[in-house]
Amino acid sequence: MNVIEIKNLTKQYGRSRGIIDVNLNVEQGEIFGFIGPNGAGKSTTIRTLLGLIHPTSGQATIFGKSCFEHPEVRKELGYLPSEVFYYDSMRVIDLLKYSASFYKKDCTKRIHELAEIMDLNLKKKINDLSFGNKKKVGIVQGLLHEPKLIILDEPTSGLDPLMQQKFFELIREENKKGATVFFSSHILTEVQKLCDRVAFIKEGRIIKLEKISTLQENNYKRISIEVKSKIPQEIQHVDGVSDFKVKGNAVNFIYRGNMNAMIKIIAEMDLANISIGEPDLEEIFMHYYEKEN
Ligand SMILES: Nc1ncnc2c1ncn2[C@@H]1O[C@H](COP(=O)(O)OP(=O)(O)OP(=O)(O)O)[C@@H](O)[C@H]1O
Repeated sequence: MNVIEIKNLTKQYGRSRGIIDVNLNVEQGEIFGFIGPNGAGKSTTIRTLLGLIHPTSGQATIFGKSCFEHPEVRKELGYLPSEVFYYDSMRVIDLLKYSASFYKKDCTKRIHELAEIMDLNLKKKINDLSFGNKKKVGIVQGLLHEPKLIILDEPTSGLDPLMQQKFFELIREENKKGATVFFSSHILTEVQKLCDRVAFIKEGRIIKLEKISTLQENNYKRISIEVKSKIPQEIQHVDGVSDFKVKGNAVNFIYRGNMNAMIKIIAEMDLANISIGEPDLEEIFMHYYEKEN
């Protein structure tokens, strides 16, 4: 079953582009990554999906329902916006209790558990919190009612690495308990760690939608070679070679193709050193983005 369905979704802000013809489905139980550079259209997609802004055309549903027509659907989900704004003079606990009052269950125990995990002082006033601590308030606020769907828009900005780690563990646990997660980010390594599938968005359009495991197993190799004589420049014209960089007697590039063919070419060289490894997702991602240009 699809928890999120987005069909031909377009949002124009006057004359400027928001998103164009976005299509994607998020299946129940998966952690789905939504990746793209600043201004690509991640927040616009999420806000349109949540019914916070009207689409120019197309549809978006959560649990089969449009958030515009069925605002009650929002009670089933936890949303962490990319920027959080609060009434500064409130205490954290009061704000969280107020948020919890929108749901039909007692969330007190979960608020305290989440605050403990995220190392958040519930007694402080929002005013006195740093940017990262305000983000933690947003995280607790988004998760306190144990939602079936968690939508996170750039959730880790402002969190230190230790907190990011704890946050990822928390999201994994929620996912194990059955929550579906939709996670937007411009940081590939975190998407790589957490997500099952990922959609790449660029200039308002989805340019690639793939399983993380496929991206990692797609036979891209990062090859670094050091030779005793001159680097044969013709390698860069071999089919499947990209990101070709020469530095003195060393060269490194990404290769996607028949390994036997490449090894035969390399075997002709007077090697000083060689390494063949997996490129990280960042490199594969850049490859897709460059190809689109
Ligand atoms: N309220 C608005 N009015 C006009 N243009 C907007 C508005 N909100 C977003 N845009 C434009 O829509 C495009 C997509 O923006 P969006 O905020 O969705 O991107 P994003 O991928 O979430 O980026 P970021 O990570 O920087 O928030 C951008 O070109 C942006 O300038």
